This record gives sequence, structure tokens and C-alpha cells, in this order.
Amino acid sequence: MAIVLGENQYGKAENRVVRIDRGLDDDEAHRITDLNVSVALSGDMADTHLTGANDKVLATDTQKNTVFAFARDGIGEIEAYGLRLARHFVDSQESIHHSTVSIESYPWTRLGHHSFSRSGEGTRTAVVSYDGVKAQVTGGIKDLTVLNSTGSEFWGFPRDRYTTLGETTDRILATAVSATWRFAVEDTDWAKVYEAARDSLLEAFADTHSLSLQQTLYAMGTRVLETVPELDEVSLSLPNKHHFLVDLEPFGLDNPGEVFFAADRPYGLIEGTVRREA
Ligand SMILES: O=c1[nH]c(=O)c2[nH]c(=O)[nH]c2[nH]1
Repeated sequence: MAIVLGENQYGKAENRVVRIDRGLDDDEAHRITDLNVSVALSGDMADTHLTGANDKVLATDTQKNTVFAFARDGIGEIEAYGLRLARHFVDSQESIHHSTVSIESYPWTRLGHHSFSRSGEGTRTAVVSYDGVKAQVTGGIKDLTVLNSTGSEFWGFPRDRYTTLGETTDRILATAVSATWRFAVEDTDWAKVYEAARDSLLEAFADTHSLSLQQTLYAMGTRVLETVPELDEVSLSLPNKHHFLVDLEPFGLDNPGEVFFAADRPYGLIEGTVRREA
């Protein structure tokens, strides 16, 4: 039986790029862009795998340098920066047929003219893939931690011999939102879309009376698509960050729904995609 090389890709992962823009605003304040950029390339890579001939291999070290060099004259929105990089690798190297550039942008809040604190409002993400003809842009957010201290129920589920979970009409609902959204367009106001999608996720989480995290997921995805016409699909990954009421009876105390144990694992993982019908 013959043995063949299957799917493969390679690239420099997790390039940590920080750019300071100085004096762009009226008050001359600095601005910071703090990114984690991963490049993955594929194409005519049989030789290097089969014989070790590297004449078609754009070194991952070169990829890293390119990521930094492309930041020299401004980064701009991460979707646009990703597009510039993704197109460059394929368009400049005959042996590279497909590129994927994945970017995380860490949020900083300005404290003053040149001082910042890392903020917890979620990490903006983008993934750009390019095949020499068509670019596909995906935006998103991760690590957006949210909690509703009431307005969440979970009941009506099947009970079998292994079921111990009680039904509840009032629980804490908490999650760390990871969402990605697919753009129906190749160019747009990337920042405006990000703000609108993020606001929609937060608003839907806050104002949905939840009967399950699955229902909340669908409400969040729907709200994004209703608000942002540039998007045609939203995928969500929602860990159910369980908060268990602590039994204080051994200490002679009651617990009228006030003291909880925040468990970190295991957690329910609720995932789903909401899309416009074709
Ligand atoms: O919103 C929820 N969905 C579930 O599927 C589930 N399963 C569970 O044990 N608790 C919950 N909560």
C-alpha cells in the first residue's frame, strides 16, 4: 500500500506585535495596538516533506519579519491588516497557494497621555484566508465574560437513572463568549461592524430571559444578524460557567440564594451557528 503526504500547512504562529501611534489625536495622546498574529501557508510543499529540498519554502522566520514590516506604516483594522498579509504571501510566492492569517487584538484602555491598562472587554479576533482569487474574512471576539444574576431558568429536561440536577427557575447564568462572524462583503467599516456585533451580543445576553443557554445563544446570534447586514453567519461557543448554591446548613446557616461556589470545571459547552437562510 502506497504512503502519501496528506493535508499540510506551516507558518509562524503567535507573532506578538505591538505598535504605538504617537500624537494622532488632537491631544497628541499615544495609541496602542497589541496583536497576536499567526500565519499558516500551504501550497507546493511536497519536496520539503519528501526530500528536504527547501526551494519552495518561504521560511517561517521570513513570515515573522513580514508581519512586523507590514506594521511599519500603520496597522489599521485587524481585518484589513490580515488581508494585506494574506494576499502578500500568496501573490508574491509561486509555491504558496493558500494563506490563513489569524489575529487577536488585546484591548487596552487609556489611563492618560501615554498610560494604559489591559481591559476585560473581550479580545477582538480576525481570520483571513486567501487562495489567490478570493479572500474570506471572519471577525470575532473571545474571552468576553458576562453574567446574569437572575433571569435564567433550566427545567423540563429528561430525568433518567443518572440525573441528579434539580430544576430551577432562578439561577446565575455566566459564560465567556467566543464568537466568530462571517462577512458577506470583502470590504467594509471593520471597526463599526465589530462594535455593532459586540454590542448586539451583550444586549441580547442581558435582555433575554433565559430558559437555556442554548436559547440565549440563538438570541445572541440572531441579534447580531438583525443588527449588522454585512454579516451572514455567526458562530458561538459558550462555556456554561456553573455557579452552585453552597449548602451552609452544616454551619447552622441558611442560604437564601446569595452564596455560590463558582466551579471552573467541568463546564457545559454550548456551541452553535446562526445564519441567514440562503
Ligand atoms: O442552559 C443549560 N443547558 C444545558 O444543556 C444544561 N445542562 C445542564 O446540566 N445545565 C444546563 N443548562
